[in-house]
Amino acid sequence: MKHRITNDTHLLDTIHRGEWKHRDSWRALRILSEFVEGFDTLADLEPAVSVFGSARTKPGTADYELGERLGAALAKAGLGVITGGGPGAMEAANRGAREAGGVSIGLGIELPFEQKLNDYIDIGLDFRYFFVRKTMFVKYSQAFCVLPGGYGTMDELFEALTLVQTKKVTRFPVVLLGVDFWSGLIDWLRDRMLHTTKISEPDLDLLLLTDDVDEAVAHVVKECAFLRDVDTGKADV
Ligand SMILES: CC(C)=CCNc1ncnc2c1ncn2[C@@H]1O[C@H](COP(=O)(O)O)[C@@H](O)[C@H]1O
Repeated sequence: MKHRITNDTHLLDTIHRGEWKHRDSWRALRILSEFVEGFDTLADLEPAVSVFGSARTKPGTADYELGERLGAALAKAGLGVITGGGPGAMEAANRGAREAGGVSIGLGIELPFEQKLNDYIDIGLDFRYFFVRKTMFVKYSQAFCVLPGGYGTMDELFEALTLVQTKKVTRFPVVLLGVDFWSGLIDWLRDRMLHTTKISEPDLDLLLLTDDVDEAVAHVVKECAFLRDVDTGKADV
């Protein structure tokens, strides 16, 4: 199958050196405009949670149903649901949120193959650059909920953990949903990373692992309330 060359591909190209000098400075303006569009569209958003998970999760599966329940529970708690706008777990969370009457947001990404935003999105944006889109996920959500997924999901999960660990963002709850799927990773983090002091105990405590959607949402809501108190001067970080 022939794949389209995306803007990210051009930006990250390591071969055609001759083009770097002439094209990349202009590309910077396009990147800037993408930031501006994202900031403009999302600045008025009510508190929201980003939900990540596999693009390959199929409707009707337990993981898809978990995503739908999560999206619905977040919406019922008054939180917007932000996803990558694609299929699978993203669609499930958007669908749950939309059907529960919540605000459903999709931040799509240009990919080498044709793809449109899923059908359950109220506010949709399409990004050309992965890193611009990732800024929006962190900036416009108060927490991350992570459903079973692959490399893309891992990338988003570990970016959030790194930002909290390095105190680039403060107190950003990260919830892993799916005990069976994630427990091998948690064991490895404890037995390898923590045991060999590559991370410390508080780094591991940044994660809540659960199968229980209500527990996940309660955890997120508690943190959002705390952050609101910090914002209004009632609490200190
Ligand atoms: C069927 C297929 C591969 C479609 C790809 N379409 C996608 N559309 C939007 N976001 C995506 C897509 N693939 C990966 N992502 C991003 O990476 C995560 C999923 O990656 P993965 O499937 O776990 O690794 C999502 O949370 C999303 O933000």
